[in-house]
Amino acid sequence: MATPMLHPALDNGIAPTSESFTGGVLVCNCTDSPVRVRIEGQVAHNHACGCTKCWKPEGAIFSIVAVAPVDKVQVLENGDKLEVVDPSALIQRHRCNACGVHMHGPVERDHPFKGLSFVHPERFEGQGWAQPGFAAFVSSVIEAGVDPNEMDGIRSRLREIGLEPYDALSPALMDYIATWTVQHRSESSAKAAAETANA
Ligand SMILES: N[C@@H](CCC(=O)N[C@@H](CSCO)C(=O)NCC(=O)O)C(=O)O
Ligand SMILES: [Zn+2]
Ligand SMILES: [Zn+2]
Repeated sequence: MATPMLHPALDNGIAPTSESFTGGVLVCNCTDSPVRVRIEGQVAHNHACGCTKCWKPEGAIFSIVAVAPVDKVQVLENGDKLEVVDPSALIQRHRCNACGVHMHGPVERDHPFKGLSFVHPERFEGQGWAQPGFAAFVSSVIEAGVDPNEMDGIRSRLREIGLEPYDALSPALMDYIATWTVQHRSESSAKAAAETANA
């Protein structure tokens, strides 16, 4: 069976992380007036994502997506071309209205990811960004049209290139979300109890 094509930055060998990477500029696909977004510092939690919402280059079935703190993200040029893909989504993905590339996606809602922005490191002009560490939302590629019969091959290939496949985020991130949820729940109930006592 043919090797499944996942994403050019995965299929052709994953570029190594550089310890000296201090950030860079993300550029969209426009030849005329490209949107340019500065990211200060290295990105975190880089992963391949199979969900239908993350931007992918033409022909790819996975996106490559990471996070940076929102205060380390600065739109440098042609920000007037940015539009929010889905205002009701958790991740406020800002795409270029000319070429469609998603340039940054802040989380503003009360959520464990609040204060982070989702970005696509492959759009960096330079090399050295943190390489992806796992594959998320793998089963979701079916929603984008992949034949379910291809899933064994896709998961095997992901493992072969060192990306453990998960059907949500990684266990570490899922644990982080669940821990935040428990803490948030006890904070909310303590607040409600204090309000009742003071009533
Ligand atoms: N099956 C759905 C899954 C979409 C989804 O939940 N995506 C995740 C991961 S995106 C980056 O890792 C998510 O957190 N989404 C929040 C949002 O999109 O705002 C599908 O494929 O559409
Ligand atoms: Zn563009
Ligand atoms: Zn995604």
